[in-house]
Amino acid sequence: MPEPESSEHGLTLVGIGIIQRADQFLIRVRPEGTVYAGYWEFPGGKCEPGETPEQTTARECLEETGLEVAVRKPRRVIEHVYPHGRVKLFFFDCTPIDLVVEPAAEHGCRWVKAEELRLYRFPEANEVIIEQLVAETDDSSDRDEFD
Ligand SMILES: Nc1nc2c([nH]c(=O)n2[C@@H]2O[C@H](COP(=O)(O)OP(=O)(O)OP(=O)(O)O)[C@@H](O)[C@H]2O)c(=O)[nH]1
Repeated sequence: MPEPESSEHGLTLVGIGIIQRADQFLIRVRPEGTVYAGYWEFPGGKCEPGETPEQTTARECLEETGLEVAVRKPRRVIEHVYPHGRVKLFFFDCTPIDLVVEPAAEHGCRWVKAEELRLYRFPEANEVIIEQLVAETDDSSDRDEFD
């Protein structure tokens, strides 16, 4: 299958990493001067020409958190229309290569549990992903009760 171009018919392609360590996920606050400044997000960004969404995800996670990640598996693709444009968001489940290294303070990152994600303000396209992460956590704690 041909790789997607970095922009398809006015659609901006974005690679996003859902970085999980134990039962926590890494989120960061969007910096001043960007769209949705002050909102929280999963690390990621726009695909550069010739780059696959997986490659974008690994590159952006490193740039935005300082962590090298393994991009493990595609989770979901969501298309969304924002006032600033149409985006196609490729979400990937990722894990840090080094489980001990912490993001530097200047990256504005935080590790949070799935249910805590609901307490943060994310761009609206993230809602379905957050509910999926919460549901998966609930499922696994249900299972634990019967183990
Ligand atoms: N990184 C990231 N972007 C998201 C998320 N959810 C979501 O809707 N987006 C949208 O995806 C797009 C990503 O653009 P970006 O501005 O972060 O990309 P970038 O880092 O390459 O920005 P740049 O233009 O400064 O180089 C934005 O429209 C943003 O609103 C998310 O969880 N993480």
